[in-house]
Amino acid sequence: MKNSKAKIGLVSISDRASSGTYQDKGIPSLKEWLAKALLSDYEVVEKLIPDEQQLIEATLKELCDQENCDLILTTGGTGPSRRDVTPEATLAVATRTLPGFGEQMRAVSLAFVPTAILSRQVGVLREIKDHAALIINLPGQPKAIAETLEGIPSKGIHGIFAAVPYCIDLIGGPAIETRPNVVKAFRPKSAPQPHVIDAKIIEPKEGKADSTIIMLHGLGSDGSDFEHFREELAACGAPVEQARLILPTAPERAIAANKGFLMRGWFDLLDTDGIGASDEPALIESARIAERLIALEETKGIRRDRIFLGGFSQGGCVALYTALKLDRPIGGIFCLSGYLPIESADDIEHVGQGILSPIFLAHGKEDSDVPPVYPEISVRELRKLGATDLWSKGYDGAGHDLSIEEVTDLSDFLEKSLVASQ
Ligand SMILES: Nc1ncnc2c1ncn2[C@@H]1O[C@H](COP(=O)(O)OP(=O)(O)OP(=O)(O)O)[C@@H](O)[C@H]1O
Ligand SMILES: Nc1nc2c(c(=O)[nH]1)N[C@H]1C(S)=C(S)[C@@H](COP(=O)(O)O)O[C@H]1N2
Repeated sequence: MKNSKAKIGLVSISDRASSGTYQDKGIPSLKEWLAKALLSDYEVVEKLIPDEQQLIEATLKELCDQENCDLILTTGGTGPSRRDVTPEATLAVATRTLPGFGEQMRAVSLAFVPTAILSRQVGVLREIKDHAALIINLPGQPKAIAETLEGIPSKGIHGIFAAVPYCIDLIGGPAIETRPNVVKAFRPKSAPQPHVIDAKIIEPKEGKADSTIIMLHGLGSDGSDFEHFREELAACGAPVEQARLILPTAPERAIAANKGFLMRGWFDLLDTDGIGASDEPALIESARIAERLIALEETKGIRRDRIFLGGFSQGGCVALYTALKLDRPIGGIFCLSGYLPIESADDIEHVGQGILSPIFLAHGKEDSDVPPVYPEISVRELRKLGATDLWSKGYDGAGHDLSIEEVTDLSDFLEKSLVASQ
């Protein structure tokens, strides 16, 4: 049965760590790396065992056959010492080998240590009825984990993890998405790409996309709401003819402030009043969707400083909230007739570098759905949270909709970033 999220077995193989002679650093290093690199959901199963071939074989079988792991990473026991038997155990449970993994890991490691050639590490598949797992041996040195998985992209040396998500696709496992700044998962263009959420994708009329605008709709609406947005922005002077427009549709959820009626929304409004009266788990989930859409664009080759995230009303709230969650800035974040859905900056424990993205807030001064004081409070709180490139404006006579002046100012905002990033 296919797992809905990746299940990853982590096996640290060390006589001394398993007997308590020293503290195991294998599992913590593997977990730390996965947390840094993976964007999609996953769960791990951990094992710390001595260098005993029978036990290693039994552990690998259990992780694949009973635990249903899609990927199993081992660390340790790949060298030439008598007790190093991890490759033998791995080959004993394999149905087929993938020699490229061992070859590439030794090639990557040679850039770090001349003794890389001493590692006999292998990559294999274990295929049983209705399930398969990719098993990869990593060296025992804790630092070797990040080294082999990540490689040195700046020097054109690919880490092996770049090939892991596609391999898992091919053996029937769930889609694994990565943070492209850590490791860029490669999937051939012809292969199905990971499905993040239902979204309408509008490519440029001609030629390749050179930038991306992700636009989140308001409460009760859907992805088709901003179908003509690129043309509207272009008509106001934004150089967005070559932009890809991504229009995701939010899932349906009961909206408490609307008597619990089911509506398409990015988060529940617990009350009609109160800037922070939003359902935080849903906000976090929606911000993660935005983050994954951004990462996929980056993987497709769009530079991060040419990716924009914006939204109208509730969609604008999510765009601003995502600014706090992103680990790196993007080309720009805009919020139209929305606000930052938090009570106070003091409640936020960790703010990512996404806050340093250029931010644009626009609101109608006659907006009766979102009181104009909300965006004003939001600007103050965003500044407290570290935003410096922040531009906000209220529009006379405008309500809870988009005025031509707003679209013109947004076009200027986009143009500034697009010209700067050329
Ligand atoms: N699980 C671990 N935790 C911390 N350090 C480790 C771990 N495994 C290996 N190391 C370090 O990496 C070195 C090389 O790893 P290797 O797998 O060859 O271990 P080893 O020398 O065979 O000993 P052992 O199996 O007892 O860890 C070790 O000598 C140790 O310094
Ligand atoms: N990336 C990387 N690969 C590496 C190393 C390392 O420090 N970094 N150590 C090497 C050494 S010294 C040995 S002996 C072999 C086998 O290590 P293991 O027995 O710990 O698996 O991996 C090699 N591969």
